[in-house]
Amino acid sequence: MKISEILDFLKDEIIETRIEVDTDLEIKNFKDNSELVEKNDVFIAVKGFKVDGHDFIHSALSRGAVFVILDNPEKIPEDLSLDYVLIKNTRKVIAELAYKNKHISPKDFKMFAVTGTNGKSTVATLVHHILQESGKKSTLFSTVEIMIKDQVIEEPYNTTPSVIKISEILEKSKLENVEFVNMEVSSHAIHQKRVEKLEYDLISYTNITRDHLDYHHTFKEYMDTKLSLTNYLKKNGKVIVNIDEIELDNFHVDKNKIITYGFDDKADYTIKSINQSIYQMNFKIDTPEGEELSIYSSIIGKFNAYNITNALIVCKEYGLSYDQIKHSIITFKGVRGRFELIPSSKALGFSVVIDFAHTPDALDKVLSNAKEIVKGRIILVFGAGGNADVGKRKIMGEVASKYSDIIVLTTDDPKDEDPEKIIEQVKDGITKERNFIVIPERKTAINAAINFANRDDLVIIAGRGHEKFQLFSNGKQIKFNDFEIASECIDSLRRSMKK
Ligand SMILES: CC(=O)N[C@H]1[C@@H](OP(=O)(O)OP(=O)(O)OC[C@H]2O[C@@H](n3ccc(=O)[nH]c3=O)[C@H](O)[C@@H]2O)O[C@H](CO)[C@@H](O)[C@@H]1O[C@H](C)C(=O)N[C@@H](C)C(=O)N[C@H](CCC(=O)O)C(=O)O
Ligand SMILES: Nc1ncnc2c1ncn2[C@@H]1O[C@H](COP(=O)(O)OP(=O)(O)OP(=O)(O)O)[C@@H](O)[C@H]1O
Repeated sequence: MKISEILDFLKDEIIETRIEVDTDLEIKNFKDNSELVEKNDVFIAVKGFKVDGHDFIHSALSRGAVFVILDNPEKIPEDLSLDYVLIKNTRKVIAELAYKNKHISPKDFKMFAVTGTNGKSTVATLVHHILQESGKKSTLFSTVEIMIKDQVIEEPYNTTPSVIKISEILEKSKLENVEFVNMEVSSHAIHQKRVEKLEYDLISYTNITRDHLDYHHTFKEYMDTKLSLTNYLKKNGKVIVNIDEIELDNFHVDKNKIITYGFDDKADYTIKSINQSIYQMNFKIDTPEGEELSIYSSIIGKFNAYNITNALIVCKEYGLSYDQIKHSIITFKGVRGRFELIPSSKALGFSVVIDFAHTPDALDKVLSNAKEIVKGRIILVFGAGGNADVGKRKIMGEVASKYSDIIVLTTDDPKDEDPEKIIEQVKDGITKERNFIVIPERKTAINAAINFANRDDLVIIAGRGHEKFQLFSNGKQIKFNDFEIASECIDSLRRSMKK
């Protein structure tokens, strides 16, 4: 994009301009992070929740920014001759500028968004998997990874990345002739307009239960934010809803645009007859065409029957056949850290799984399902994350007490909070007096739980899923992956048993 085109595009927003460089110059990229600025980029200064991008103008210029777009006149540095465009609101223009510069339009792709408190990664990843297995070219934005076709592009920091990052990935996707884009959309992303200018063919709602009340303040605010994603639906787009979890009256879209699923026999796709072990699951779906589909999968649980049905509807709407979809579901191995079984535990006669449940509802779903299928006891290792919804901690303690035979309460990611204090808040909800132990150091907690296990027991290590670092105050990070740590504990137990 030429500087003259940028100025023309911004003309209704501009308050003041000082541009001395040649306006015929082609700029490279727009960046809202000074650390990522390269020569001939344009830096857009945004006031954030933590810091103010305006404070990094010097740094952006020293890295080669050709000029700066800003919205705070008081932050124009006086000590340098700066080329800048002062506009009314920088956040408002980022998306359009970024997509214009990359020549991307929402119409370039068939776009699917999944939102909800739990299940987003599983649904988005499964849709990506089914499309790829069916020979379609697909891109995935998930909490765990961003993938273009079968290549992992990066492990993202956010569930839904920034507008600039999305534009970069869409540009790459276009070059790779990708047709389908599947995206997890968090409530933060909707509120912060990270999905601005995108238009979706399909939007799914898995469930809306308590989370992120630190950010959204009330449940209604959280729910309304999630529901407002339908403002980004294409004209002929459809909304897919789990009607066991969310009442249809909440949606302000034409009812004939909604496709429903659930155990409820009023759903368009009705789930029934689940049979499962810890390794596999079979269930049936009655389709709107009157067919009865038999689904086999290696991911288990009633909640995953929901996730699978949700993904099946997306792929059916995209024109795949039920047979194609069913075959691809069989080969889906699940998402890292979501009820992920550690294979080496099998040799000890019990099972150890890593799960990302970090909300009361997810914990309830995972534990209640486990209770139905496990012959032995449920031994739960968990804690609660810091810098997040404080109110959910006690409820998670209550849920843990309801289903677990042994609870090992430990540290999750305390971030800037005192780990001991978080433990106390979770403990408030724990009603068990026996078979409950607090071990703050997570590795020791995991090791203890594995050593408590007997034949047929199930150890569930919940809360951190795929994550690779444990986060402490002042940005301190410690390498810590639950799967790796639990595997080491299992190996050491096996070695000690051989002696
Ligand atoms: C509170 C919050 O959500 N913040 C998000 C928001 O940051 P922000 O715009 O407020 O940015 P900021 O860090 O204050 O910085 C302001 C500006 O200065 C710039 N800057 C900053 C430092 C510097 O050296 N140079 C520089 O230019 C930044 O790039 C930014 O443009 O926008 C950023 C870009 O999209 C996000 O990365 C960032 O996520 C933070 C890290 C975060 O923790 N977010 C969580 C709460 C979140 O969004 N979580 C959801 C998942 C929830 C779930 O499903 O469980 C998610 O989508 O990830
Ligand atoms: N449909 C569902 N309903 C309730 N709980 C679920 C559902 N699907 C998965 N879970 C639970 O939630 C955890 C997280 O699953 P998943 O990563 O798919 O959700 P998510 O919405 O993407 O979460 P996040 O955005 O925090 O990554 C799982 O490990 C499981 O415990």
